[in-house]
Amino acid sequence: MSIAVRAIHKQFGAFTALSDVTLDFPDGQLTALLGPSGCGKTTLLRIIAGLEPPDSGQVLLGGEDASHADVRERQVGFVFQHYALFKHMTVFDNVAFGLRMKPRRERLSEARIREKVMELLQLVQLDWLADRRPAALSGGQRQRIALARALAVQPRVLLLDEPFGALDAKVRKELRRWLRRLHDELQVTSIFVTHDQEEALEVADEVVIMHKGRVEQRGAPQAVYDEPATAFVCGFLGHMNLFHGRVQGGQLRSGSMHFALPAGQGSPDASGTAYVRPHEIEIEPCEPQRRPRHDSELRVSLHRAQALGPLAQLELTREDTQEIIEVVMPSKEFDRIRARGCQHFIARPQNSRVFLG
Ligand SMILES: Nc1ncnc2c1ncn2[C@@H]1O[C@H](COP(=O)(O)OP(=O)(O)OP(=O)(O)O)[C@@H](O)[C@H]1O
Repeated sequence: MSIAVRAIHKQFGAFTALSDVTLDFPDGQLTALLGPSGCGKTTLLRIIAGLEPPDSGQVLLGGEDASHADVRERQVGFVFQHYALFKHMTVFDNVAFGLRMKPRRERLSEARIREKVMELLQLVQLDWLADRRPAALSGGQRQRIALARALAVQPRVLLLDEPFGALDAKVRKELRRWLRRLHDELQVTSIFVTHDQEEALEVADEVVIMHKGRVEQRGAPQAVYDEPATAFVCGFLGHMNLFHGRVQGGQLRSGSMHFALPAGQGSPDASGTAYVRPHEIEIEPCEPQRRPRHDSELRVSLHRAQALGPLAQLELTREDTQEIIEVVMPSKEFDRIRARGCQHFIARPQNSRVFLG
């Protein structure tokens, strides 16, 4: 079922948590809400769920106005970061809980509940833990049980608030792949809150990037990564080298470097920043005396290098401003440079995104 929010506004006292948020979450898609702490992700999720009323705006579920429907009527499933399973109940009873709490006329027979719970436990691949209590599960297993419990009542939509936030990096990575596969199988419209950009880009069909209660950009992960619409998105997604400068002669000038401006922009003397990803800078060893031939080149010297598996990370000092830039290259390529004892390089950004102001 599709979810949509229209012109949502939410104020906590004098603080604006959400400002004019309008979004569509298409049927069957997994969307990540991504943004720094405090940007309003959880508040938006709670408003969609019906746990928090907006000050103004609408929530549409399956195209129908659900703004005044209560939590039960909305039929959403939740999984939160610290979702406490009932400690005194077995895994089986935890998953069965929602089914057993249904009004008598909607409730399934105990035999049918048993069948359904076992199906769900198989789906999250933990049927062998049915008789354990939550204390005897790992963090990752608990989150999978929490998901099975949320799915038990056949939610029309699934809302996940940092479901893997408290887990260590390795388990987190396994669980996000697992969640992607599970979603492909079930195709329940799902919204996933995270502040981890890698997680959002890897798992989601679409990402929505939020900042200070507003939507900065939305789109497919690759599209948002390749074409960030704002300086905030650019700086937020992946590591970037920043070249601060001013507009001069129709270009952004940063130290001895020039960057082309975006089409149609560039009032004289405006300030701006060129963003360049570490793997988008090419370096070539050079003699200590050689000057750059073009103003799209920069002289740098090696400050520090670290090879981690297939990639080497280099910190290089700009000789014009003494600032550090970071370059990532294949370790094999770096080994050749190291073998020659090179300390000075010409650096050429291959791709840059310039934002003014
Ligand atoms: N009940 C409340 N009363 C007052 N302020 C609140 C309340 N709930 C949230 N806020 C504030 O609204 C802002 C947005 O909170 P929200 O939990 O939506 O952020 P978030 O993006 O989910 O952050 P995080 O990633 O840290 O969970 C925060 O500054 C928070 O302090």
